[in-house]
Amino acid sequence: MTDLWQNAMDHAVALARKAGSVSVCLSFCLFIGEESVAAGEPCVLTDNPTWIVDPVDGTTNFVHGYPFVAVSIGFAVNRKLEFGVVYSCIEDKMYTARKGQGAFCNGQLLNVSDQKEISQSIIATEFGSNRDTEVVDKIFSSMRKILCLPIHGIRGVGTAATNMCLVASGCVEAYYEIGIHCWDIAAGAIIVTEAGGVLMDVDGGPLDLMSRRVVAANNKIIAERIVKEIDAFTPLRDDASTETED
Ligand SMILES: O=P([O-])([O-])O[C@@H]1[C@@H](O)[C@H](O)[C@@H](O)[C@H](O)[C@@H]1O
Ligand SMILES: [Mg+2]
Repeated sequence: MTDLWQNAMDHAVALARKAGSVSVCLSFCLFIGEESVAAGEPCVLTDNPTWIVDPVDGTTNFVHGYPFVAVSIGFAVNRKLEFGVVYSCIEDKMYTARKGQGAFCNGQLLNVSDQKEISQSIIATEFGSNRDTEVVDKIFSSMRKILCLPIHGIRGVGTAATNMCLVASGCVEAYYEIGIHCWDIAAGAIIVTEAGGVLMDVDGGPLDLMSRRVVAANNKIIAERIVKEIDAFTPLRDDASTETED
């Protein structure tokens, strides 16, 4: 019998390797990756061309055999995303977006939902991995307030990259989370905007890729409505120990 998970892992490894080998060819490119940062490499976004990679987004899902796992590869120049690729391995869905050229899933053009009524919306979010009770209380409090607006429902597939692609696909109106990392959302961010969506911080300001806070929505009306209900907190920034002057 085919080993589904082995196939998924082989895809993830092949994609990550490809990104790595291109990165070696283009030696002027920098690299931010979940594993490289865990190994002590810097996590700093400069104006230089930079790969921002999560080889396995949805690690907990992967470990438990919960069937949503994605490879997430973003590429930024001058701190702006140029393109993003999210491969949802088990679903065999390849999401791609190039700046100014639209977003696609397996070659099909993506468009966000045109819903403007929060009461008719599905919102994606996650419980996250922080088990500090104050943080958990804020997460539950935000969810409770959003659910009781009311909305149609709350969903979350356990990978930030895929949640963002679901916004781009029009399946959910918005996704928000505090505690994600830049490699979880970089590729998804450009996929959302190229599908016609918006990005912002959980306080309504501009998205800061390093702040570990994100709202991705089909439009500003829905995004700003959610922002009003989020009990925001401020995790340690991704670039906290590696901030530079530029
Ligand atoms: O660790 P990992 O599986 O690559 O990434 C995970 C995210 O995609 C997930 O949605 C989020 O809730 C977790 O906090 C974590 O960041
Ligand atoms: Mg991840």
